[in-house]
Amino acid sequence: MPTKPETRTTSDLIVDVRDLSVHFDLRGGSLSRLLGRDTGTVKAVDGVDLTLRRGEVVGVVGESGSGKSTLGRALLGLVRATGGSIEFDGRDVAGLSRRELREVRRHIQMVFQDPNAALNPAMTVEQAIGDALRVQGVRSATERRTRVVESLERVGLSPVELFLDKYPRDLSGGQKQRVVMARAIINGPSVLVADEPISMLDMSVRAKILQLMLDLKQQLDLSYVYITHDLASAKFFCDRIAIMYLGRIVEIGDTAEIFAHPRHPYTQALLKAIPNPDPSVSVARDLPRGEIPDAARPPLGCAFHPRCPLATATCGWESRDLRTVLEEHWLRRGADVYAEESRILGDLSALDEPATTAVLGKADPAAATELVERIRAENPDEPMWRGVTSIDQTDAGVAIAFHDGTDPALRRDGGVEVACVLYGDEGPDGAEAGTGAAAV
Ligand SMILES: Nc1ncnc2c1ncn2[C@@H]1O[C@H](COP(=O)(O)OP(=O)(O)OP(=O)(O)O)[C@@H](O)[C@H]1O
Repeated sequence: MPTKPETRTTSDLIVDVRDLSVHFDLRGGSLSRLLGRDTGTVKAVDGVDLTLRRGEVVGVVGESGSGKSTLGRALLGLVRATGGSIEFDGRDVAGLSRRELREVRRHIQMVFQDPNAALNPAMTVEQAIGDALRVQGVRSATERRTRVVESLERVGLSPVELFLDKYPRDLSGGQKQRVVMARAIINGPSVLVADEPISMLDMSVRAKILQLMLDLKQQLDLSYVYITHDLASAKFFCDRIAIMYLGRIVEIGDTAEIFAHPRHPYTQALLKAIPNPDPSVSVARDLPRGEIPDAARPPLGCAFHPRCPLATATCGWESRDLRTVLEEHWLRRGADVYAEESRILGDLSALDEPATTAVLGKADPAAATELVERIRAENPDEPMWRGVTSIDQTDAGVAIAFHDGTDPALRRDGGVEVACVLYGDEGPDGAEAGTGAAAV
């Protein structure tokens, strides 16, 4: 599958994100208490490279908590980057004053998921859309009305007279999202960042709104960053797709290539999770093992390794994975086995501190060593055991040591870039390293 040309030219690129980080410091704040954390840093976006060319639709896809919205908000300067740069049409967004940022926001607009939250219930359609013009300094009420009418016609809300005086409560979900679109395009932007723009709409109107967005793209020469957890809509809508996991892009490339030949095990799992319209075809819907981990305490090595069916010995296995495996073992074996074995291994809370060694069962090291060996023998295919280098009886208990993990960077593999030890020059194929994520 051929990929699009990789050369960056100034005129070609409209958004150029390099090594972007957005870290939230949780120390002591009320949000951290709300989230049950009292210290630490959430790396919501962590070293992301992304480009958007004129006329292109780039999808940012991942589960809840992967950092998609934070990335989108950073593009508009709605959250502050803690590292890296975001260039919009050659200007670094981070270095702009508030006035300059307002000017940039004329050219780059955001469409949010929930049209109810995006529209003020006390404003009519005309007021809501006209307000975006007022903010940009359009003082003439006549000009505002003319442009609001034009904008409503563009988004298919006609005859416009029926809509101008309506309040959000008078409109359907699809109509509300059309009003949001009308407001987003009224100042003639060149980029729209659309954050789950259809996920709160009825199935019947989702395709229509996506089609509207494609029509607007053609008519108004727009480019989109399309943020979604839904690969199926991304397939329909996007030229390229970036798959995000825990603040990082783990795979990026042309949509057709990603669907035809997904490399990263996470991309493969997301693709398997797309519901199949044919009920006779049964596919695994669930992603393997558990939910996306806490971004304030990411797994060692590759962040996806605890859920990865293909994880190798050096993908980052550690103490917390051991705890998960022990708990899964006890869930399978029941309360009596749990009572007996947890007594031998003692308190597991030391395993919560990420480490490549773990010591358990101080009271009876011999019994603890025998028990860990037995648990391993019962389920030898559990991928975590590949990461264990030794299980030794010591005076302090059974000492379990893991390989040091690898945290793979994005590397080119055929038509995509992928961050996984199975690909690129770190992988068994020995393929050549890529030229940098942003050049996809
Ligand atoms: N202001 C904030 N302070 C602290 N942590 C935050 C803040 N905003 C987001 N986060 C955290 O950053 C991580 C990424 O969140 P983000 O909302 O960007 O993910 P997402 O992929 O867009 O998820 P969703 O689809 O649920 O919106 C999460 O762990 C989230 O809890």
